[in-house]
Amino acid sequence: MALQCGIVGLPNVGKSTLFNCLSNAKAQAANFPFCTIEPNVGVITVPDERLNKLAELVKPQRVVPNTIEIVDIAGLVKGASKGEGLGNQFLGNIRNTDAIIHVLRCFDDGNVVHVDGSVDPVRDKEIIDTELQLKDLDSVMKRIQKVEKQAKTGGDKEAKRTYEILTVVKSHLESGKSARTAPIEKEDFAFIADLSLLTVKPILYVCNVDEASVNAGNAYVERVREAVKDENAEILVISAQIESEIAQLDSYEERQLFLEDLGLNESGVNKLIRAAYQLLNLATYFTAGVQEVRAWTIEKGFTAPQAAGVIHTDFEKGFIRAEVIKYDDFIQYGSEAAVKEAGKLSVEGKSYILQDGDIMHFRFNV
Ligand SMILES: Nc1ncnc2c1ncn2[C@@H]1O[C@H](COP(=O)(O)OP(=O)(O)OP(=O)(O)O)[C@@H](O)[C@H]1O
Ligand SMILES: [Mg+2]
Repeated sequence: MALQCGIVGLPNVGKSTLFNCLSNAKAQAANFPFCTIEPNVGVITVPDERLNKLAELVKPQRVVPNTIEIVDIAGLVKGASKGEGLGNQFLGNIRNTDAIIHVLRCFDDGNVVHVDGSVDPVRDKEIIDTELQLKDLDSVMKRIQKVEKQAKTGGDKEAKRTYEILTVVKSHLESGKSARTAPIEKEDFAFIADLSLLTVKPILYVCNVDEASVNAGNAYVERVREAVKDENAEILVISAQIESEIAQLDSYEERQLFLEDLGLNESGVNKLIRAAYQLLNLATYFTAGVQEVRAWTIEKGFTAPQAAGVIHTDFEKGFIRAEVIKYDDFIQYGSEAAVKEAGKLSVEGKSYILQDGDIMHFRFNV
């Protein structure tokens, strides 16, 4: 299950710079707009302190962390929804992603070109939002045309409901808002899921700042905060420039020292990866054997057989039961055997819903 986060924003705001820090890749990042055309895809590991702690106890041959995919997408400009600046292609790249990281330029630097001539992250955000919303409006109108007749004539309840929901989403988009905040019930989004609307995708904002602003932020960041306060979206303050300097340091110790000097306890990249993982609505469970201690990615709310299916479809089909150890218990008792001894291992059936951090052992037959 390789879920994807797309990095989106205007040209030349630092998307590829950030992508390279995230993925250790060498995508071209340079001081001119439209440096990126083809999307860069990187597989990145999700840092998880729990995995390291488990590995210390079990001492396995191999430790395998979770991964997600990050896609560095070309910069969008005004008119993208009408095809401007290869807009259709770039919007198509966004459509394939599961969540959006929207990078906003919040640094002054006369040497770095801004496509609109001045630094104004709120205006920039609105430019991108508008293009995505216009594209979505297109999709919604087309769908409305398709279902309208059916909804208004026959007794097709589903078509009626879909039509109602589409109408609400349409006027929401027309008022300059994104579909994710449309005033419909959570379960109503299922009726429009197959449209893969761009503005339904969960979003987080990265304010790309200069070195002096990594801790306290700056006036640009404050304006972004104010502008998105009703969106219930996370804002991360990161300096892509500093992150790339950190990424060039060889050892863990050097990187820690550099971070300490800046008054940070963690790199922006780490924070961003964790936030992206949250954004995708994912949870983690572990398997802990002497061969391999491993983190597995599931969607929140997965049942035990569904979670087993992530390892192998046979595990799901032939699922018998699951043995579950809570992470804290494993750490407290130090081994599976000791956990068992203490009576803290529970045996669960098909309806068990996994909790983030569960350590699982599946019993199945094929
Ligand atoms: N926080 C920052 N402070 C100063 N300069 C920065 C910062 N972040 C990025 N830059 C510089 O901005 C320029 C553009 O960066 P980058 O190529 O990553 O942008 P992009 O968003 O990927 O652009 P495009 O849409 O053209 O692909 C680079 O010269 C980079 O070094
Ligand atoms: Mg780029």
